[in-house]
Parts: sequence; structure tokens; C-alpha cells
Amino acid sequence: MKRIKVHLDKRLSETHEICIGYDFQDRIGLLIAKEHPANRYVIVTDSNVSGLYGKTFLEKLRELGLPAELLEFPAGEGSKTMDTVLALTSRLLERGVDRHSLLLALGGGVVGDLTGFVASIYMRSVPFIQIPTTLMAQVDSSIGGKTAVNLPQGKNLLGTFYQPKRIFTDLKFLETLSDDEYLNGVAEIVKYGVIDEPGFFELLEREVPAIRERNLEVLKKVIEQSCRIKKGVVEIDEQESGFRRILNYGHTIGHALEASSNFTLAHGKAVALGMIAASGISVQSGYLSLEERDRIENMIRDLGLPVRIPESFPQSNVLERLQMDKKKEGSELPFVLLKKIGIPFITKGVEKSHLEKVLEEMKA
Ligand SMILES: NC(=O)c1ccc[n+]([C@@H]2O[C@H](COP(=O)([O-])OP(=O)(O)OC[C@H]3O[C@@H](n4cnc5c(N)ncnc54)[C@H](O)[C@@H]3O)[C@@H](O)[C@H]2O)c1
Ligand SMILES: O=C(O)C(=O)C[C@@H](O)[C@H](O)[C@H](O)COP(=O)(O)O
Ligand SMILES: [Zn+2]
Repeated sequence: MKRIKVHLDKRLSETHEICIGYDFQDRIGLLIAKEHPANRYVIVTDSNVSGLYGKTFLEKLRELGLPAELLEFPAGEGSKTMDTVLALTSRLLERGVDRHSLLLALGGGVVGDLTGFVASIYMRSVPFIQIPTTLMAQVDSSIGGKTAVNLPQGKNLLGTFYQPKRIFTDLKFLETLSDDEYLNGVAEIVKYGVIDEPGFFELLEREVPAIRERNLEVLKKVIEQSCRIKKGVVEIDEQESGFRRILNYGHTIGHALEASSNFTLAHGKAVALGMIAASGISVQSGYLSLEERDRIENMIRDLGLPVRIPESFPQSNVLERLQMDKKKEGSELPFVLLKKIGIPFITKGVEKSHLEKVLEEMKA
């Protein structure tokens, strides 16, 4: 197990660590018992992860003498709502959970975002730990302290910045993850390749077959590097006053697609499409070469992610959803564009005609 430190501004939150390795689930309970004393431990998980890992993890904590319990909610993005927040908080109250208790988010990004949000507001905050079980959560959502729920109008419209006390990332969890859910996490890894050093993008290009085969040695390298890239960005700009926005590459259109599908299009797939769209706008605006745009699209296609927007997403609907983006500044909608692979930048807004042309070209 490796330990990667996340150093944050002391005024806002404490430094914590990502413990990353393969097959150390037994040690997670032990480390929690030794290093995170609490009067109650509440595992928060979803209905799929509960059966796969939640109940055995609960037993392990109890075997260590910890007063532990488990709360679950229905799996899926549809649960990332205020209704689930209210249901979870009333169950926490019924069970006497207080500020000396610890929440354990065991699951994918939905579990992590929801549990983090609840932890940040319940009794004006209780501590929580992230135990990510999807690739998406291991490389992205467990790191950085963004918590959120969706509103019918748009993605992640309610949320907080609230850091976990620790992150336990065990790659063994990924062995039960479906190929489809695995691919959603791969999309965010491509994002790091595009916004960070070109060497990482080139490594991903070389390793496309190994990534598709879920080769463990390659995954170890790629997941660790992704965690290092994300934590590096968050350390510079924890609360997204500027630089952290580069992590939103592909997300402006991605979020609009998710909302216009009523959150049935998965986040990773939406981001894959959004990255191609943002690269296309970068070409239209004269910043990025067509050759580099094509390298991005080819990699996304070769990895098995979508590259065309299905007919069920009319352009007018997507444009309407973009107006609900929380990053909007007056009438301008900032975008993360590219000068090159590895050189992202933030624009105040983009030409509507460029946006429309790119969305038209991406139609299936
Ligand atoms: N906070 C952030 O910085 C951040 C970053 C990226 C994504 N997100 C959010 O994360 C969410 C998407 O996360 P996700 O892709 O993990 O989706 P998810 O949490 O819905 O998990 C996907 C599916 O995999 C199942 N699952 C989880 N772990 C499993 C395992 N080990 N084996 C088998 N099945 C398993 C879940 O039950 C679910 O059905 C979105 O809401 C997105 O907005 C947040
Ligand atoms: O951590 C960040 O910052 C990100 O933007 C990571 C994204 O992958 C993630 O999807 C995030 O939830 C998007 O946040 P939002 O503020 O654009 O809703
Ligand atoms: Zn994302």
C-alpha cells in the first residue's frame, strides 16, 4: 500500500492521505480502528455495493469491536438528490449519530458525492472517509472534496467543498465492476492525459489495448498517476477559484448532456462526448490543430467510449441545459479549451456558432 499526501490550505482543512494498493481490504478496518476513533461508524453505500462489500465490511468493523452500522440507498445517479439526503439524514438521527461519529463512503462517485454532502451539512459537519469502489471514484470523485447532488434543472447544482479525512483506494474492488462502468472511469483518465503532461497522453495511447483488457500492472500505474495529477491540481486551488477549472475539461457539454437525458446518460460517457466537443470548439476557435483533436477522438473511440451524440439529444435541448451551468458568468459560459494536448486554458465564453457547428458535426 502506497501513501500519497494531499496537502491543503491549513485554514480550510487538514492534510490527508490517499492509501492506494491492491487487496488490502482487511487492513482498511484496522487502520480505521487505530487511527480514526469515533463513537459510531456508519458505512454509507448503495444497493449494489452493499451486497458485494458493504455487509462483509460491516462484519469486519464489528469483529474489531467497533460500533458500526450500515445505511444503503438505491444504486444509480437517480439517487443523487435532496430526497436521498433527507432520507439518509433522518436515518442518521434515528440511530443517534452525532459529531463524534464517522461516516464511511463505500462505493462509486454517487455514494462519495452524496455521503460527502451529508457529512458536510449534518449537524454542521461530521468527519467522513472515502472508500472508492469504481474506477471513476478511485481516479477522480474521491479526491478533492467536491460534494454534490443534482437538481432536475442541472447537474451538481447543490453542493459543498468538504474534504475526507482519508481515502482508501483498493484496486481489488474493480474486479467486480462491469466493463461499462469501468469505461466511465477511463473517460476521466483520458481527461488527465489531455490536460496534464503530453507524456501521460502518449502512455495512454500506447496502452489502449492493456487498458481495455484491464491489465493490472498498467492500471496500477495509470490510476496512481491520475490520483497524483488530480491531487496536484486540488492542492493549488482547492475551492476552484481558477486553476482547478481545468478538471472541468469536457464537463460543460458533458453535464448538459447528462441533464438533458434526465441523468440516464452516465457521467463518464457524457464527459467523453464533452471532451470531443471541447476539442472541436478549440479547433473552430483557431487554438488546437485538427491533428491533435483527431488524436483525442481516436483514443476515446479506441477505448470503447462513445464519440457521437445520439439522436435522442436534440441540440436545442443541450443548448438550453448549458444555460443552467453553475459556472455561467452573466451571459457568458466559461469553457476549458486546448491549445495543445497538455495545454488547457479557460475561456470566458465561446462563439455560439462554433458550439452549434461542433454539436451538429457530432450527431450520430
Ligand atoms: N466529486 C467529484 O469530484 C466527482 C468527480 C467525478 C465524478 N463525480 C460524480 O460521480 C458520479 C459517477 O460515479 P460512478 O461512475 O462511480 O457511478 P456510480 O457511483 O453510480 O457507480 C456506478 C455503478 O457501479 C456500481 N458499483 C460500484 N462499485 C462497484 C464494484 N466494485 N463492483 C460492481 N459494481 C459496483 C454501483 O452500484 C453503480 O451501479 C457522478 O454523479 C459524477 O458527477 C464526482
Ligand atoms: O474535481 C473537480 O474539480 C472536477 O471538476 C472533477 C470532475 O470530474 C467532476 O465531475 C466534478 O464533480 C465536476 O464538478 P462541477 O463543479 O463541474 O459540478
Ligand atoms: Zn467528472
